[in-house]
Amino acid sequence: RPVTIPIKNRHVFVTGGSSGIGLALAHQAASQGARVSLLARSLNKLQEAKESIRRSSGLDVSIFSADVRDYDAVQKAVNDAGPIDVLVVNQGVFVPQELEKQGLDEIKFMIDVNLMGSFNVIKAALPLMKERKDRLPASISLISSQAGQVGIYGYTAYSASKFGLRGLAEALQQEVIADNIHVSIVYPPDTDTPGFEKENEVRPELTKLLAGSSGSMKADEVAKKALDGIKSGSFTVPCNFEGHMLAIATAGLSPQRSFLMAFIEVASVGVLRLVGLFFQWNWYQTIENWHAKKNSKFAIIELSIYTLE
Ligand SMILES: NC(=O)C1=CN([C@@H]2O[C@H](COP(=O)(O)OP(=O)(O)OC[C@H]3O[C@@H](n4cnc5c(N)ncnc54)[C@H](OP(=O)(O)O)[C@@H]3O)[C@@H](O)[C@H]2O)C=CC1
Ligand SMILES: CCCCCCCCCCCCCCCC(=O)[C@@H](N)CO
Repeated sequence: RPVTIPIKNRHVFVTGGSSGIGLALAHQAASQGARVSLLARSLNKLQEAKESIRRSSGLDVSIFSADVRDYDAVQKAVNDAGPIDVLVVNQGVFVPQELEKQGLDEIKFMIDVNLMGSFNVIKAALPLMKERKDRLPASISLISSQAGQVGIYGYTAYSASKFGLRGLAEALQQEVIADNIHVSIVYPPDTDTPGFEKENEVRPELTKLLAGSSGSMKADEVAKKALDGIKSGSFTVPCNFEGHMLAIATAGLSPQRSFLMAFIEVASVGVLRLVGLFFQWNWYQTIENWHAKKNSKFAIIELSIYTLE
């Protein structure tokens, strides 16, 4: 059933709120009258974020320096911040590389921050969320990725961490619905953020080529989609046109509170499976061509060495 989650005068707690999508969302929530708290590791970045929100909205946000991998530190921050009405679990790290080349330490880093870190944050925040006095609808939202809806070259560990969030979100929604808590999962495409800029320095060419199937967005645009999705209690929150197609093609057994969207899903899932297969066809062709080009480059180098000799 439809629901609206008010954010004015309510406590919005954003992890990874000192940069990119989280920071943009914090700005928007503050300007809509929410009381905002931010959690991230670097105190410097948190202070800059606090200052920039003060400058743009005149409002004071609370900041908490903690690593989501450290449960005790997260619990302390959440208890100091006070009961949360809208929890935005947004922290994330992404280092794309072929599995064969990627170290287990980097794989574990992504799973720990993106997936285990989300468990830590939710476990720490849930008891006080359930005890909130006003009984108004509350929200727990998770920032996944389109790479959490479909596996993409270079993202074995990252996709695994983001697909994991979906299982967490679907099961959790059944557990917290009786407490009037609504779970959302947001699936952004490539988004222009400091984290993305860093990712681009190491991104394999094929990752770039395949991820380019979905247009890229600005952090502000993604934050707006996310906040609108949260406020309307939508479970699945796509961010762009490709995202809407992906949401239908991968609807699975996710809950759906809009009768209109449910109808659109049922009517178009078949044809979108076909569209999805065309994308896969195209991606595997891109991969094949890339290997052929690489091999022919080697052949040319070998030939020139041979000629020189
Ligand atoms: N940008 C993109 O292309 C896309 C991003 N996403 C997802 O959106 C979310 C935000 O991404 P984006 O805005 O680009 O990221 P940024 O790298 O710009 O910001 C990441 C934020 O998370 C914090 N953070 C990172 N690690 C930890 C940690 N261990 N504990 C606590 N906080 C941490 C960072 O602060 P600090 O380093 O100080 O801890 C920072 O505030 C991520 O979950 C990402 O996977 C999804 C799709 C596309
Ligand atoms: C049924 C039809 C579907 C058609 C659309 C398919 C498009 C899929 C593109 C996936 C792009 C993944 C980007 C990941 C971004 C990200 O998370 C990184 N920047 C790291 O944060």
